[in-house]
Amino acid sequence: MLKMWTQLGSLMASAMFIYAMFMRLLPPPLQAHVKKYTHKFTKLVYPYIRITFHEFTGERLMRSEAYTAIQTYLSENSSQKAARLKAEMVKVKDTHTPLILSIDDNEEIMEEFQGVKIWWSSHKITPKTNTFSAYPDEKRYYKLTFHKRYRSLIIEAYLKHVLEEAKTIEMKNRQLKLYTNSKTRWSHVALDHPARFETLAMKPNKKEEVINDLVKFKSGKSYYAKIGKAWKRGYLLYGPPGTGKSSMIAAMANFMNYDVYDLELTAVKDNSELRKLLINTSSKSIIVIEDIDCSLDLTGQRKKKKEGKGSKRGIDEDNSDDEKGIKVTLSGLLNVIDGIWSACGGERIIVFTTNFVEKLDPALIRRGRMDKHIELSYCCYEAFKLLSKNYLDIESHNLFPKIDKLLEETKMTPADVAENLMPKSLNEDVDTCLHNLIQALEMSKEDAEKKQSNVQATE
Ligand SMILES: Nc1ncnc2c1ncn2[C@@H]1O[C@H](COP(=O)(O)OP(=O)(O)OP(=O)(O)O)[C@@H](O)[C@H]1O
Ligand SMILES: [Mg+2]
Repeated sequence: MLKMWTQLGSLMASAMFIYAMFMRLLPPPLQAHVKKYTHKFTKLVYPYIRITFHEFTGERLMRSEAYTAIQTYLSENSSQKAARLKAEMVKVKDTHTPLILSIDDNEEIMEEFQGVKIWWSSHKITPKTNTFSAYPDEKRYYKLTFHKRYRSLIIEAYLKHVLEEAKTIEMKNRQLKLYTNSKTRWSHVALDHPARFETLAMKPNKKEEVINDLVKFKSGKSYYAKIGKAWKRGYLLYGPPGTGKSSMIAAMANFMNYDVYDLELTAVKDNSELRKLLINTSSKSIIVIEDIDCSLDLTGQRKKKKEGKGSKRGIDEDNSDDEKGIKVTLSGLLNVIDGIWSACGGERIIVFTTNFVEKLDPALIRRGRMDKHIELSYCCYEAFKLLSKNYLDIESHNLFPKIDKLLEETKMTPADVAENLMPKSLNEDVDTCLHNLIQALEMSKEDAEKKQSNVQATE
């Protein structure tokens, strides 16, 4: 087989050589004629159509989006099919430098689309002249070859499929961003939070419920359009400090592949600034307002908060905040959530967190605004088992029943359980860590009992 190809190759080369010699002998007007007829002849005997996609196009030699999309598509598909690959580190914004594998120059791959064979090849032209140019000298392009019988299938369906696939791959591989606000602007850093639903300790059925809700939301574009509702969903995460509210937001972002906009309401001057900020969020994102009870005065405890936690300034609802002219109001926030959001694109999640759900204004958390209320609570036995699996790599131990009993008798947050489980030095083994936790649980139980008896004594 190889011999046959070699023979065919040398035959073609000889034919090309003779053709070139012959053309040289002809006067220029005749050359044009011969070229025209050769072209017609090859069209007759060669039933394939070729489309080229150049890397740089247009007068200003912009990098072609189609070329980039094909590169992405082929790098995902070609790594399994091509014999010769080219590896490059591609510098993406925000320090993300993934290794991209693409088909090497002059390499060809074949794939099938709806039973039709398609060939992709990658080419490079190196110009002979050495003139200075701001753009790379080498010109690269991809060539797509297919039988002319399938012209409409390839042009209408296959190319659309390639571009859509490329978009999906890009979304999957993209670097998530964490945006924070200052004045009316968002600035961002790379979001690399390790929290995943698999590492989040909570009741398994509750976790499943949240995951299902998110999956339903993600695939709900046409459903939301059908029912005439903006494609957004509000979650209220509530529970004591250290129960995993912020961790759950990071897990949601990783699971959904969404950017996070961490909206610090206390840094927003007024309702119109708030509106601008929210309009400037992109779709496929989670907008987070942490400690909502501290950011808006819903509780009448603004003064206390201010004294207790300097950074968590309260904001008056009646626009009469005495310092720095802060004027974000509850009604302003609600108007933006209900109004602007519905009008400007979809696939957005808004998450409020609070430690004091009972203090929130019912208007803020009614269904439709905050569609799902998720309670994150003290560590239960199932949550502990997940933590011990993650932190100590164990799924059972003879101390587990004792811990189970203690967890029922006393309240400890997952953050505290995790901290006690974590080995503090190289020579702390599993037993020591579990004993540390038991000790902490017993102390917490004693404290709670003492507090209880003090209360009873004062009554
Ligand atoms: N449910 C949990 N599962 C796994 N780890 C947890 C959980 N809850 C807390 N942790 C651990 O405790 C740390 C603090 O948790 P996190 O910041 O998510 O709490 P929070 O509920 O947001 O608290 P706060 O109300 O103070 O903001 C996390 O970094 C994580 O390591
Ligand atoms: Mg938090």
